Amino acid sequence: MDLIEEADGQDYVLRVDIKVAGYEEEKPAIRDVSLQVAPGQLVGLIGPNGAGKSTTIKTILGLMAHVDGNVTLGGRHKRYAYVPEQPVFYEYFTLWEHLRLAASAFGMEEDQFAGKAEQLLKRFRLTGERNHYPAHFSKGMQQKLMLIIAFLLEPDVYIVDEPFVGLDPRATNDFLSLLDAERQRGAGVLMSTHVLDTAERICQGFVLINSGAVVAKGTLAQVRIDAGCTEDATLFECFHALT
Ligand SMILES: Nc1ncnc2c1ncn2[C@@H]1O[C@H](COP(=O)(O)OP(=O)(O)OP(=O)(O)O)[C@@H](O)[C@H]1O
Repeated sequence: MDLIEEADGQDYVLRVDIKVAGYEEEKPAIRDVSLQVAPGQLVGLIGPNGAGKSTTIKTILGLMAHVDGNVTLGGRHKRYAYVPEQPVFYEYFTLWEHLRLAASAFGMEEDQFAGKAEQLLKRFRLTGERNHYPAHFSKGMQQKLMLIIAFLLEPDVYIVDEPFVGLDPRATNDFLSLLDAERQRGAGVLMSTHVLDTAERICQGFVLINSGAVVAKGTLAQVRIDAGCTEDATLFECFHALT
């Protein structure tokens, strides 16, 4: 079932309304997960191991077999980019060939593609690797390739699964500042992460999941109320209270 539909004239780039989704019929892994990402907004998808974050992302991507619900893309082009936690690549393609393949899949013109791709390679300090094979890269370098492909496409919404594990501090900074620029362009971001202090600093909205259901949602102030925490509680303290 392809859940991704298109919407007209809207104030969101992603709207998710999942009643149930599971790996086996009659056995939901997540229930009643609804969320919305506005243009320019970064929403953190937070929860302990096994809570249902990856399942939520897989459902959004249309990869779950047993689903009841809707996922609606908004924005100008209704285009999304997914950045997986585990990098995926072709063994016999060079770095540059990966970028060219992604660009052609999205119908980018060659002149538009090459300049942007060079810029991103430089930004992530991979220019010297352009003719090398990602199969021989480190995990962090492979992750950078996933990020470069996503940024190359300039989607309306980024769906990012745990980006911080594996990236060095400089790459993390580069990633976050590019993401900021993309948000200013109007792109939205849904990002799952366990790195709560970073999430607290960079996200404008949160969706906290536990045991397959949403337990708190909204700004940090709203999450504090849902968690029964004080006004100065950290995201970690709310997480601890809720899970
Ligand atoms: N391929 C699968 N087949 C069957 N059940 C699965 C599968 N993947 C995940 N699950 C189950 O679905 C539930 C939610 O798992 P999910 O992977 O979405 O958690 P998560 O929040 O992403 O956890 P983590 O932080 O560990 O990555 C868990 O109970 C898990 O056992």
